Amino acid sequence: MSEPLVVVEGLRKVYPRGVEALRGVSFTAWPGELTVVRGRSGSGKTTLLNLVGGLDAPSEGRVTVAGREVTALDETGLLELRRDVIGFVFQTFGLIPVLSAAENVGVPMRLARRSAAEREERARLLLALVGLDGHAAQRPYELSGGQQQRVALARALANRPRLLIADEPTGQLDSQTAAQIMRLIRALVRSEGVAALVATHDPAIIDLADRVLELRDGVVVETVAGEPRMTTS
Ligand SMILES: Nc1ncnc2c1ncn2[C@@H]1O[C@H](COP(=O)(O)OP(=O)(O)OP(=O)(O)O)[C@@H](O)[C@H]1O
Repeated sequence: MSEPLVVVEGLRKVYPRGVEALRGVSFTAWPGELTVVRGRSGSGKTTLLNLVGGLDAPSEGRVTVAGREVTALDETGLLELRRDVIGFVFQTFGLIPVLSAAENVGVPMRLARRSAAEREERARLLLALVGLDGHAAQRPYELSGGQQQRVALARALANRPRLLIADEPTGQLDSQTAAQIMRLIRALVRSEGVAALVATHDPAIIDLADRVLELRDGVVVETVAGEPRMTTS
């Protein structure tokens, strides 16, 4: 039996002016599984993802990712965690406009000081993996929204993360493209064995989840399993 990749215990976040965004959240997320965090606007989804990813610090509680206690790391430790262990995908894609698709995918590898040859090779492989063969030289503005999010996904996987964190990754896409991106994320979770934590309020996406955390006013009110996993021999 594998170990959980993410362990969240008693997480509480109070913002300045006293907004209590999380009020004691605990859960685990597992390698090779897609965990969806659902809930209405303002329920605390972004806050939770930011705390798991080490982008912000909680008021109370503990987060462990791949055996590292995120909530105890200093700035250097957090930088290493975000560079080596976690891949991030955002609603607004966050690609660099002056760089080609392949160069965007190469950015995290540059930060990890990989050689140019290795970056090019892996960028080509990752772009093929997300269905963008033949688009390596294009700039973000030459690509559709769905294609840009595929580039962002390839970039998130560049340094072989153990955890993929995606905050409303389909929020700017039409429903058909959104479904394609979510199916791609689930396929990548399976093939790469990463754990994924995806925030959304799109009900169509929730069917694809292995686990669903329902957040309501900063607490988890429901954890339901999605459809059973296919096993292949
Ligand atoms: N930097 C901040 N300072 C103060 N309050 C904040 C801050 N960020 C979020 N909040 C508040 O914390 C609560 C949870 O916000 P959060 O963004 O985590 O919710 P969400 O579920 O991601 O919402 P959405 O679906 O709209 O993105 C809200 O009441 C919000 O107003």
